[in-house]
Amino acid sequence: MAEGTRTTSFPSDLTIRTTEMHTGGEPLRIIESGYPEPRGTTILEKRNWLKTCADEYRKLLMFEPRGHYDMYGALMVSPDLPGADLGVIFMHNEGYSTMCGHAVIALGRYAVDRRLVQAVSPETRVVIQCPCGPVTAHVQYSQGRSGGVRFHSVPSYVFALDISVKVPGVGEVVVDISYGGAFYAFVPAQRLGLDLNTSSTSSVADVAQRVTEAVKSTVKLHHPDSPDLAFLYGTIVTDGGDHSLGDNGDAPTTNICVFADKQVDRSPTGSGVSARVALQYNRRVISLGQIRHFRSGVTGSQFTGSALREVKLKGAGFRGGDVVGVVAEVSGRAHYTGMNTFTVEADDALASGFLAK
Ligand SMILES: O=C(O)[C@H]1NCC[C@@H]1O
Repeated sequence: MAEGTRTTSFPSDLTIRTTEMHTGGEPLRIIESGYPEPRGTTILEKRNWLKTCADEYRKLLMFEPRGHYDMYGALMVSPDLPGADLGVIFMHNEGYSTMCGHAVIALGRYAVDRRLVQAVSPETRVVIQCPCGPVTAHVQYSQGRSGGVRFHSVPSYVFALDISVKVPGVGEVVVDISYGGAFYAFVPAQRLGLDLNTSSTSSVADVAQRVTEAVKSTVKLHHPDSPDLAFLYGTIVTDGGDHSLGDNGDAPTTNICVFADKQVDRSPTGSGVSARVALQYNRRVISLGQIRHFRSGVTGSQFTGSALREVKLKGAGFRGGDVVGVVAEVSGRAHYTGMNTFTVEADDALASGFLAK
């Protein structure tokens, strides 16, 4: 392609403004203006509209040169659920996810600081409609400052335990599948010949992506609310903490989440922690109210997670059976890193973005 050929249909006066945050090291690009307004009545319709009609905007903000392989974004939309303070559609290197805990932690603070809700001490409640459903964030607020956030997601539940899949280069591997607003496969690192203390992040990402593909081709997922929620988002490689508390019950359990197109979460993964809480409760590793610490194997950042109460879920199980899930509480901290104003020049041949990894 000749340098200088116009390749996209972005308006010449396009200006997109964002606020940048991170939660436990995982970036969040909050899109504030300049992005197309998604059409549709429900949040899932809006997500589908963005997928089919405005995906070049996702690539513009997530891909290089404005983003990078592991960039994550949030577009605020008007909610369609009564009682929700805001709606949000998440985006990443491959498309649009259904739930994102690290983003909820950041957006909770953001909503309080930008007065999208009325700030109340000592904690402000913010109801965020995510594609998976309503998620309630409780944001610490005192002396004019927002702080840590705990959130309650949609019910988390185990979809299937001990499923055997054939992973190229590894062989037969037994995984669990659990839902925390998004479906993940969970597997202890040891079963993959990895060690979260010594293996490189790129080798974990490589093998985890192969696990994701193997599970996708072996297991058909379904979700009682919508087929749009029924897909495997990624694989979370653990230190084995879903099976036992380990020698020191209070020590954090470490994981690395590899989602979308081999994207690596820098945080412990809020939706993954919700799903791990359901898994550990199901395996009787934790009891109701027991707080566990979850550590990112990439940055060492930590979230806490606990199961608050049981919930019965009709038709959510592997063979369409009813399951008992839990409402999980996850907590963590987010920080601001800056603000951006993005523009596109008419003769920029790379305006539609690229990924170098
Ligand atoms: O914290 C989370 O739930 C998210 N972080 C990136 C991948 C997940 O969507």
